[in-house]
Amino acid sequence: MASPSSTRIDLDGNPIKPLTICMIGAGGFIGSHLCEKLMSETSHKVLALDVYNDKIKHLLEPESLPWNGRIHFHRLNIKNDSRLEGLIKMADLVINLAAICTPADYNTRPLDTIYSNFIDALPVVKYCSETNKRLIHFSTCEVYGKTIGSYLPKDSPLRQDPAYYMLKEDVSPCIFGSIEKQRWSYACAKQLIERLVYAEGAESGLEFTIVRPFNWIGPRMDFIPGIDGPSEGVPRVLACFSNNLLRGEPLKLVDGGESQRTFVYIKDAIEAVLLMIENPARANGHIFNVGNPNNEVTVRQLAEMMIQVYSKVSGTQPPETPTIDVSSKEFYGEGYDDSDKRIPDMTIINKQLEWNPKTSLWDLLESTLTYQHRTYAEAIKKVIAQPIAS
Ligand SMILES: NC(=O)c1ccc[n+]([C@@H]2O[C@H](COP(=O)([O-])OP(=O)(O)OC[C@H]3O[C@@H](n4cnc5c(N)ncnc54)[C@H](O)[C@@H]3O)[C@@H](O)[C@H]2O)c1
Ligand SMILES: O=C(O)[C@H]1O[C@H](OP(=O)(O)OP(=O)(O)OC[C@H]2O[C@@H](n3ccc(=O)[nH]c3=O)[C@H](O)[C@@H]2O)[C@H](O)[C@@H](O)[C@@H]1O
Repeated sequence: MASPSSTRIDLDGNPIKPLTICMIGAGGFIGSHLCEKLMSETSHKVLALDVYNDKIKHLLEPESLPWNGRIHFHRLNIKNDSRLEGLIKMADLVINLAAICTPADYNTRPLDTIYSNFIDALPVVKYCSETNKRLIHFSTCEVYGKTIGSYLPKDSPLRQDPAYYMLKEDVSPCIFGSIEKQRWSYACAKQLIERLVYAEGAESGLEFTIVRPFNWIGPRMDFIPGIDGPSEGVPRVLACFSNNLLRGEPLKLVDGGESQRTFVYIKDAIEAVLLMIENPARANGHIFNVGNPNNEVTVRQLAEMMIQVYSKVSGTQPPETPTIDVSSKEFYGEGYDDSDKRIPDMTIINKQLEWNPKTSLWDLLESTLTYQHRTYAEAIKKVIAQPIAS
């Protein structure tokens, strides 16, 4: 680990001056890892804004921590807090991570999803533009929607041609389902805020970078239902499957688990974000895919691998019935739809930031499931042992 006191050098050999970063949504999964990285390896200061701080508590207390004074938490909701503008003014750089970003919400709370991902982000873009602050805005790979190939006949050989599935920032179209498929409320809101940020860059000179994460996973992602989140809550797939494994239940495969995803280890992805922070001349004006094209699996294959890895790290036997199929309507309700396949093209991030992911899916699952087991297994045992109230 590099010492925060040693001078950091950018990709062009220039020294990097310490920044004050206003990080909105700093208390979430990505924010917590980014704060950790900034505190342990750089001299940058963080104004950490969020409604919650449970995932960054270890960075805030006790006061004897080596980065004491470089991270300050501000508990606020950006929907309705006048302190936002002042905090943005105090910063050199703004990073906006705040969002509703769990698919179970997109079709059941579409209004909250659209407000959170578009309306609530508007003042952030406006203040950055008005006060000439650089903005790194977190979008999503979901803006690509479905692949062109998904509309070809199942047996078409063109489906094997990357031109029909590879997702490129400057070329690929955004393909969403019909309006009653409310799953796309999130992707559509994210697309519109991307267009707004881009237009502010073109018309008002806003210095911006847009990040499109492709399924970043690792410790502290979402919550385990009934332990550190609502019992009936539905987190993203890593936490859903972790919860099933911890409880010894079958893993639920939505619509047969045929959808494909590429998963990248959060720690690899955070390296890419740090490069963006510290190389503005190379990152400004760009949209970056950040993912690991080598880690592609179907959701069924992910489940099978997680079952194997969990058995290894926990020393327990896999459940007797390892997986069960459920329909998307049963699991998510009316209006769900899915991205069929997500492989990031890496040309732009390779060229601009010389970044490549390192960690294989097996290795990242091994470290993540070791964390899940250590963090939650005892708590789950206690909950299971409790008599059910009659
Ligand atoms: N994790 C991924 O792989 C992934 C993939 C694609 C896109 N993204 C995007 O990255 C960003 C961060 O994702 P994450 O996985 O860390 O999610 P997360 O839910 O863990 O973090 C989001 C944080 O924003 C906070 N927040 C939401 N609304 C707020 C508000 N009104 N005021 C203050 N704070 C608010 C939440 O409390 C939460 O701590 C999101 O914009 C998401 O759309 C993430
Ligand atoms: O992480 C990302 O890059 C983006 O994708 C996610 O979308 P998605 O990948 O569909 O979300 P997951 O909940 O992780 O689901 C992945 C797949 O697993 C399936 N799934 C999920 C949960 C489960 O228990 N079983 C199951 O089969 C889903 O139907 C879907 O096909 C979310 O939209 C965002 O967090 C983010 O923008």
